[in-house]
Amino acid sequence: MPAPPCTSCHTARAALRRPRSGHALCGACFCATFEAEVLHTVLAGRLLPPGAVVAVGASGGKDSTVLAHVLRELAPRLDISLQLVAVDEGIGGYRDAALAAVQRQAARWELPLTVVAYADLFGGWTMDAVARSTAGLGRSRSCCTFCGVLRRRALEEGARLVGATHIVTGHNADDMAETVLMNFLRGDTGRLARGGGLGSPGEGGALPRCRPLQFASQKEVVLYAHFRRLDYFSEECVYAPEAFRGHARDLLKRLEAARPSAVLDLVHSAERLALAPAALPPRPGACSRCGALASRALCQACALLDGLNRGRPRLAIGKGRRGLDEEGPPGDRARPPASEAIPAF
Ligand SMILES: Nc1ncnc2c1ncn2[C@@H]1O[C@H](COP(=O)(O)OP(=O)(O)OP(=O)(O)O)[C@@H](O)[C@H]1O
Repeated sequence: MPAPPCTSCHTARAALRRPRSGHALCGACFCATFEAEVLHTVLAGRLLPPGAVVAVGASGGKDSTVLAHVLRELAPRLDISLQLVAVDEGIGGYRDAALAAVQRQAARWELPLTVVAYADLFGGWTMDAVARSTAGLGRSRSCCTFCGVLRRRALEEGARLVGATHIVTGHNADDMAETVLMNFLRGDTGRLARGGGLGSPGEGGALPRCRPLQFASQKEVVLYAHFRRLDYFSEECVYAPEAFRGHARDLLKRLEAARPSAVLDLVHSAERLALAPAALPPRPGACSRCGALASRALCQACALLDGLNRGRPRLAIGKGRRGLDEEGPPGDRARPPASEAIPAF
């Protein structure tokens, strides 16, 4: 049976059915709609003001590849300029190949690229060295804890290096919903209080961060990359954890099968969540070493590096176990194969 006509242009044949709305669209109309929706997210949330110098956290993976491509399309309308910033965590056999993808993207799209390396920023520590040092702490899980905290710091440093005024990352709606669900299941009111909204406004001198793909489903991110023929790196990190996040992902998949809007509804719920005053976490202070926001004497990055340098990584993780496990915004985890979402027609 031939594919139905595109419900937008009514001329081309539809190439996909949008997973949530069910609309049948051709590839060109789908991509235009996807870009318009990201534009709406940025404008409605006032995420990137005119004149912003935007550092795109570029991992070479599908999400940041799509984000960089879409923002490049939208840059003239938004009046922003883009810088790709890639973090080399020092993960042999993984990050090198991902960085090669980022280098190809930068060359093809004529975007400036800066690579910052953990080894240079963190006194010689690479993730491979951290992994050796933390072996026995529940390898993959503690690796991802370290990596998430250090990457956040590294991205901030890279963005400052290129004179960026804002940082964007490629977290999508599925990433966000998993995080919200995990925070609920762990009763982590501190993260719930910080986890909604489209990013952080740049407290404590940090650059403002946002996630323009926060309302885009993972399937549609993959579809966009497919129709725009984007070249990205899709292998899983060698330290990808067998983490709690996997349970949240499985649960969400089942919920989504029963109620297709479950992922977005969860993201919106977290955005609008208001905690009772008694449940609000204490206002963070400044890290006594680097001045970054910290809820203890040292911020998470300085505490982890301190533990590593003293040969006692367990201390840094153990002290704040609840606070540091599977840290921060979504990331650092096993992914389903991207091919799952290739068009139906
Ligand atoms: N090594 C890195 N260098 C720069 N930015 C990164 C790096 N790793 C992750 N990021 C940023 O953090 C976002 C979320 O990272 P995560 O590890 O969850 O990967 P992901 O959801 O698979 O995204 P992607 O498909 O872009 O790799 C990425 O989209 C990217 O913007």
